Amino acid sequence: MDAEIAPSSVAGRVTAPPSKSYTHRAILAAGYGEGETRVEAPLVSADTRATARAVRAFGGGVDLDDGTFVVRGFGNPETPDDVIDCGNSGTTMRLVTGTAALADGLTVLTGDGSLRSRPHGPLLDAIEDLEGRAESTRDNGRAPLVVGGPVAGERVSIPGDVSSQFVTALLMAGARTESGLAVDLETELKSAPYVEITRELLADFGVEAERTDEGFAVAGDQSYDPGGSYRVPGDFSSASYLLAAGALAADDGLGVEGAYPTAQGDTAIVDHLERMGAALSWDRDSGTVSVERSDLRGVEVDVGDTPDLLPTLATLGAAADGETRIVNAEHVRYKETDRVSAMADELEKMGAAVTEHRDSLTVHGGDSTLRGARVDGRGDHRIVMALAVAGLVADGTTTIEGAEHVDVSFPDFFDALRGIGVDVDLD
Ligand SMILES: O=C(O)C1=C[C@@H](OP(=O)(O)O)[C@@H](O)[C@H](O)C1
Ligand SMILES: C=C(OP(=O)(O)O)C(=O)O
Repeated sequence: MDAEIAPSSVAGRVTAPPSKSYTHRAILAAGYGEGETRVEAPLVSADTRATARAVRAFGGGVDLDDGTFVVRGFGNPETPDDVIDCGNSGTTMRLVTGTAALADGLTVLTGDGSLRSRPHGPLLDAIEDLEGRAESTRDNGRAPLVVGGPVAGERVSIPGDVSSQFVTALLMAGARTESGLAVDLETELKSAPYVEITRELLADFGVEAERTDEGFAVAGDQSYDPGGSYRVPGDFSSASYLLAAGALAADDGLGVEGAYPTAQGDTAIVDHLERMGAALSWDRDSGTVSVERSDLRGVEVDVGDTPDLLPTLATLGAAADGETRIVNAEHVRYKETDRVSAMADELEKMGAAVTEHRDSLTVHGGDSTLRGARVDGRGDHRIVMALAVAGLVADGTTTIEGAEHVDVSFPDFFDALRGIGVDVDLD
């Protein structure tokens, strides 16, 4: 599907969708439980449905009841009857690999072409170090994966610079081992706030995981029990597109709701926009960020903790005056697509001047006025959404190919844009 975006101004109020990261974790945590849990206000999207499929495959139940996921826990995972298809979702594949390492038999995990190109090697090595079985069928650290357990052992070490999801997987599964698990980091942890999201959610499910001098640790034999229900907060990564749209095109202001403080690192978008010169205020009690169109200037932003903000920041940089340097970004290349190179190439098609390095992206804004073009969403929801925001301030119409991929994290994205006044044509 193509999305055609005409230059538009935005106004009014819009609600950020529920958090993808919390929804995945809540469905799986409820799966690790014994009884029934209502996961309220969840994100219902292609990726979170993949985690629901996995919970069913391990012997649990997941039903959607009037916008609530009702999850029946599997407790200890059964060996699945069939292959688990994780679709496009890295979070599902990594977190569920941890679950498979608790089962007696073998689990086979696969996904779409993008997911089968992403790295899982360090997690597979960790499971083998713990006496589980974890193999890549092609012996290249990529899916399809074959994983079995039960794992044994109390301590494992893992590099931190590929994906924080490996640590999340080990902590969530580690709480269900007999001995518990210490996860030592061999290198600095990228995307670290996502492990804080994990710890925050685990605490709500009555499971304790702690930071240690070497990394993290979780005691064994813990029960997952949120007391019947868990409510998912709003998603700041998704909110970043709406806030960027407001900073670029809300002449009379835009209110983005559902933005409550949580452990999400991507709340940093509020600070980045302020540093770029956006007129913005965040009422944390009502969960509303108000933003209005402002003349933006380029800044340097470190995305070591917040890889998912790179596409949004690249678009903002292209519309800002001066240079925006997005640094500490190598891990952003291991996502649904190589987002450093994707944003460089696609923004260049729109007339921006962009310099790409292995670990950073520099966008030279100002003189290079964006112009409408046909651009490729690269089968990646965040590239599609960031380019749609660029289209608001481009000269002429921007056509984004593969617009349907917003289904991964923000299925109502184009309806949300229409609701705030954007001229969108989908076909
Ligand atoms: O744990 C999570 O929910 C996520 C962790 C991050 O990935 P990495 O830890 O692989 O950087 C992030 O990019 C992804 O969108 C969601
Ligand atoms: C990288 C992402 O998710 P995942 O790793 O779950 O595919 C994302 O949503 O940007």
